[in-house]
Amino acid sequence: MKELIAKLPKAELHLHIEGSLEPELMFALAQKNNITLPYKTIEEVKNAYNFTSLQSFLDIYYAGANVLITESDFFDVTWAYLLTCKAQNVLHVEIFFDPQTHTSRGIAFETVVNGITKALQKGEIELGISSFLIMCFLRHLSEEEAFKTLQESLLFKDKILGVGLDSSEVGHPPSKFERVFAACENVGYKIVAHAGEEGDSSYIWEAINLLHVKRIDHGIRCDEDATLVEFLIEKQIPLTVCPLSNVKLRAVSSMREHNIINLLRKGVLVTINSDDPAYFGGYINENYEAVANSLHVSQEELKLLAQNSFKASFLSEAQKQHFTQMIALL
Ligand SMILES: Nc1ncnc2[nH]cnc12
Ligand SMILES: [Zn+2]
Repeated sequence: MKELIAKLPKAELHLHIEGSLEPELMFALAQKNNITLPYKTIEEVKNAYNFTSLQSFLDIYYAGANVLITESDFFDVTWAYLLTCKAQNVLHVEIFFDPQTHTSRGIAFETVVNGITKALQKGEIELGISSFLIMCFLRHLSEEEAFKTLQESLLFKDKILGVGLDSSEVGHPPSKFERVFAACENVGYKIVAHAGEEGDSSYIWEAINLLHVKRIDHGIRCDEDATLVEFLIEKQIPLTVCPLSNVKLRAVSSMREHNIINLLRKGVLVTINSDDPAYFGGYINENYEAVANSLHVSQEELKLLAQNSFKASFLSEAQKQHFTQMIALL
């Protein structure tokens, strides 16, 4: 299984670049930028990564992102992630970044986008990894702040393919951002949103009906509503599922209880992703392995999951076909 997972060509569609900041790089950047971290050693950092909920993670994740100051910092974190992608046979990535996490600290939007984009361009040339960039609005902030971020992003529209919605879900439903996403759609951004991670299935319906998402990030609570599951199957709306994240943040009680393979067998277009790999103990291959080890997955199902990752991407139909056939021939 491990061997098959390693050699499968894969796409990653749910990855927060700030969540790929490994403790070693966090310490190096903190030292360079003269920032005091609430930890003395890497061991202490790792011990702090003991989460009980999404919010308990987000508090630590936003604090970690404080070490990212200059364009080269954003380049370094992105480049480190791409090197891991190369090592794990990830051929295409669609990565999230949270501009407000940085602009609220006085870091220019331009610094963030340019650092990430330069690494993505180098990744395409030197590693052969294609990529798209998706900016997320922080849903715990206001509609007005999201509109301001949308406005700022327009200068960099050639570098940003889409918009998403992340951060604290419960209490901040998609409806809060209906008007912002309508404006995003108008300017041609592709739309995705985190929904049904901790929030109930109504958050998924709202993301579909009010925000017009092309895919749902997480979406694991869809199975509370049989009509919704039928709808996802009929419309082939993809779910970007993050198994290790769901267990670490206690959205599911254990990997054996995870519904990803049940959903796959019903015909839902599910994909496997790493979310915030530096915090949750694994990149994409470790997520595939955790699912394979706990849920009796066949080799054909693993291949289907990898094919789904390309089908659910924003690549062209011809590129999707190319990758799915490549996997079929393995
Ligand atoms: N799993 C997650 N859910 C919501 N917001 C996030 N930001 C980073 N990771 C996230
Ligand atoms: Zn996420």
